[in-house]
Amino acid sequence: MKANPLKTYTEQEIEDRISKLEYWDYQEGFLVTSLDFKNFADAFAMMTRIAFEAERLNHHPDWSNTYNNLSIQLYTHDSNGITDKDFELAEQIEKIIQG
Ligand SMILES: C[C@H](O)[C@H](O)[C@H]1CNC2=NC(N)=NC(=O)C2=N1
Repeated sequence: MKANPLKTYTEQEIEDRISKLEYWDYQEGFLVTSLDFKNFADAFAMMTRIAFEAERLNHHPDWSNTYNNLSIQLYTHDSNGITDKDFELAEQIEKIIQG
C-alpha cells in the first residue's frame, strides 16, 4: 500500500513554490484553498472535474463542500508531508479554476 514514500518538501520550499500559485496557501501542514461558487450545482460540477483529475494523478484531495463552498486540503498521506504530488494536483486544480 505505502510504496516508496516521496521526498517531502521543507516549509521554506513549500512557501517558495506556493507563492507562484494564485489560489493556494500553506496552512498547518496542508496546501489549502477555499472556493465560492454561485450555487451548489457549480460547486459540485467543479468537484466532479477535480475528482477525474485526482484519479488521473492517483492523488486525492481532502475536501469538504457546504452548499456553494468547496474547501480543499492537499497532503501526501503515504509520506506524511507535502510532496510533488500535492503541487501537481494543486497546479492542475488551479488550471481548471482559471479555465
Ligand atoms: C495506493 C495509492 O497509490 C495510494 O494510496 C495513494 C492514493 N491517493 C493518495 N492521495 C493522497 N492525498 N495521499 C496519498 O498518500 C495517496 N496515496
